[in-house]
Amino acid sequence: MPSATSSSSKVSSPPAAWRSSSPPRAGPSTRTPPPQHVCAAVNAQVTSIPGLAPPHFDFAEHVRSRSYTMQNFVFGDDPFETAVLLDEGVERLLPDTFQRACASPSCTFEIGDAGEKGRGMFAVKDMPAGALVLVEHPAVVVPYLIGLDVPLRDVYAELFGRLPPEAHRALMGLANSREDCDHREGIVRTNALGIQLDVPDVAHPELTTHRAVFLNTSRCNHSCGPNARWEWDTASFALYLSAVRPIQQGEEITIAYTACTRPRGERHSTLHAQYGFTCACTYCALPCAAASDAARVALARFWSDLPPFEAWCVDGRTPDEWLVKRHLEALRLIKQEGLQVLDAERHVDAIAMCYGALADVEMFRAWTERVREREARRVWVGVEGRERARRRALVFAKWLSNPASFPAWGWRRTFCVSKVEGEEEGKGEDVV
Ligand SMILES: C[S@@+](CC[C@H](N)C(=O)[O-])C[C@H]1O[C@@H](n2cnc3c(N)ncnc32)[C@H](O)[C@@H]1O
Repeated sequence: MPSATSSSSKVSSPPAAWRSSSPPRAGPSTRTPPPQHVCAAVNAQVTSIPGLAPPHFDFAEHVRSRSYTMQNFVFGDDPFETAVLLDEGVERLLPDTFQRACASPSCTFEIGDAGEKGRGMFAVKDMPAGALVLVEHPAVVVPYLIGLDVPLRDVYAELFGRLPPEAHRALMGLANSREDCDHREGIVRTNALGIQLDVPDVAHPELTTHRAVFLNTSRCNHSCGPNARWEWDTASFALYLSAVRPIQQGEEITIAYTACTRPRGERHSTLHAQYGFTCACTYCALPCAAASDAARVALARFWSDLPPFEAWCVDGRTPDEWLVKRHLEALRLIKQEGLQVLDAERHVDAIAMCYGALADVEMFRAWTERVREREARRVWVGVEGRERARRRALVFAKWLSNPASFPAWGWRRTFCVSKVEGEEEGKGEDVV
């Protein structure tokens, strides 16, 4: 495990300043905002994405006020470099040095032919759920919204040109599904994953979202039931790709480009509009969408429809097994739809809690053991994550050896208000 104190330098060559001005570097008064129809289109796009939009976003003002820096990030003794275009305000708030990323496991994948999807990433060995597939720094990072009035083609040409020749070649070899823009911009738009650079500037939420292109992870195709998930860690400026269910040797490794709990038609519209392809994943190849759509919508609403755990503990009108059955049903739907990428683990946690509240020692131990095994396999991103995992492991060990130390132990037995005889007979039994 690398030490948390080893660090990487942010700049490998002098940064260039890019200002949203014409000519470059002129003062704010000379800046020309893009034409009104462009501003209106960007404003509409931004305000349609809840996580992105500040209350009164105005792209013309954004262009007038932003300045950018272009530089290369290097990572300790790793020869890899990332070419970044960053808003100067964001860049100032990033750490001066990055923590060393976890070592990437060797020989987990290869890039190969994925048929009509083009190239894809394939497992070269069996991997259990939770296994780390890959740790990777991005090749390029750009803000999601670039408020420059110089052509993007010039910006991308300079940014790509900052990479060492081999990385540059690999980047230029990535897929490009966009015919509506310059080739380099097409590569970014086809391959970028949306990352958040955690900048504590609540007045400008639009500034934190960035596009990051990776030489390997960007080869992952989309699936509506993906077998892998990725997490971004700003502290190490790296992406962690891990299995969400067991992956077999030779199986394609897939991620989700869009929310998979929406019905098939909506997923297809989004994928088409944003990425320009029609999904050819195994889930979309199934002839009938209705049952799958219903299952996905039910999973999307599961947690908001569920009464709080504490309410079930005191509610004598629902049978003891009611809440456990709801979670077991959710786990069944998750397996059916291949949606382990949703927080399937939360259901296992919840079932362990239910058995704790029912003071059922055997079942509480069985389900808590499942939680413990899963956590032991899981990849924890960042120093804080690993520390939290260490503390949680201690807590599980305590609960397993002494179930009564579980904080909600026997709550349902202690606090449940018994059903008044004859009142609302059978209520809750038909819920599952
Ligand atoms: C990020 S790239 C993935 C790697 C790419 N297949 C390659 O050859 O490098 C995204 C592109 O892959 C293709 N793709 C990804 N997932 C797909 C899917 N589920 N169905 C069809 N095409 C897909 C589309 O052409 C999409 O624009």
